[in-house]
Amino acid sequence: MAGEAPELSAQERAGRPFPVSWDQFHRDCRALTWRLNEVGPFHAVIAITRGGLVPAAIVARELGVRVIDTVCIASYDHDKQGDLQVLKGISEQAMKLGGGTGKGLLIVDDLVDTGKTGKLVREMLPDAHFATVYAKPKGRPLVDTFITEVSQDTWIFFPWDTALSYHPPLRDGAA
Ligand SMILES: O=P(O)(O)OC[C@H]1O[C@H](OP(=O)(O)OP(=O)(O)O)[C@H](O)[C@@H]1O
Ligand SMILES: Nc1nc2[nH]cnc2c(=O)[nH]1
Ligand SMILES: [Mg+2]
Repeated sequence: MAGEAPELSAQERAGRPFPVSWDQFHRDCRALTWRLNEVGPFHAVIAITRGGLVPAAIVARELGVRVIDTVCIASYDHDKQGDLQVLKGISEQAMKLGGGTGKGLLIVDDLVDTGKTGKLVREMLPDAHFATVYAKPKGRPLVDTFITEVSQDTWIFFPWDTALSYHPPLRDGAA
């Protein structure tokens, strides 16, 4: 409609950048595993792709879990969230390990933001344990275990999405 402000992307709404290095991410995943070790044991890890693949590998290694399955969900096109699409569901084998309800399974994702992705996977596996490395307030109630909460107006930049680049000095107006 004429005169209407253009819709802001999630990243534009999220004023604060929160860049995470590989080192930091690895440390945070290890810290998450310390907490999960108190809750398990788990029969299998279910990674929510794609972001959940990286923490799932680290957590599964630390917990000694060798069965890893994926649930493939697309929702954000870079920083704009659209309708959730389940591109691949949980395998029959993993479903069986969780007794059909997810009991003894560990769902892993990199973060919860609005909670839409987490809610959808929880509906598939209501008795599973859901862990994320980072959580924003809207999604936080959906998560059983997480490490760091960031404000809703933060955008987390993961190391696999970023590269080192020049940053101008603060006095020249850099944020
Ligand atoms: O709580 P929500 O608002 O649903 O957002 C959280 C989801 O968004 C990101 O995934 P994305 O859809 O960007 O896909 P990707 O993991 O393939 O990058 C992130 O990895 C979570 O899965
Ligand atoms: N990289 C990234 N993806 C997201 N998807 C939803 N919220 C975020 C975020 O803060 N960072
Ligand atoms: Mg994701």
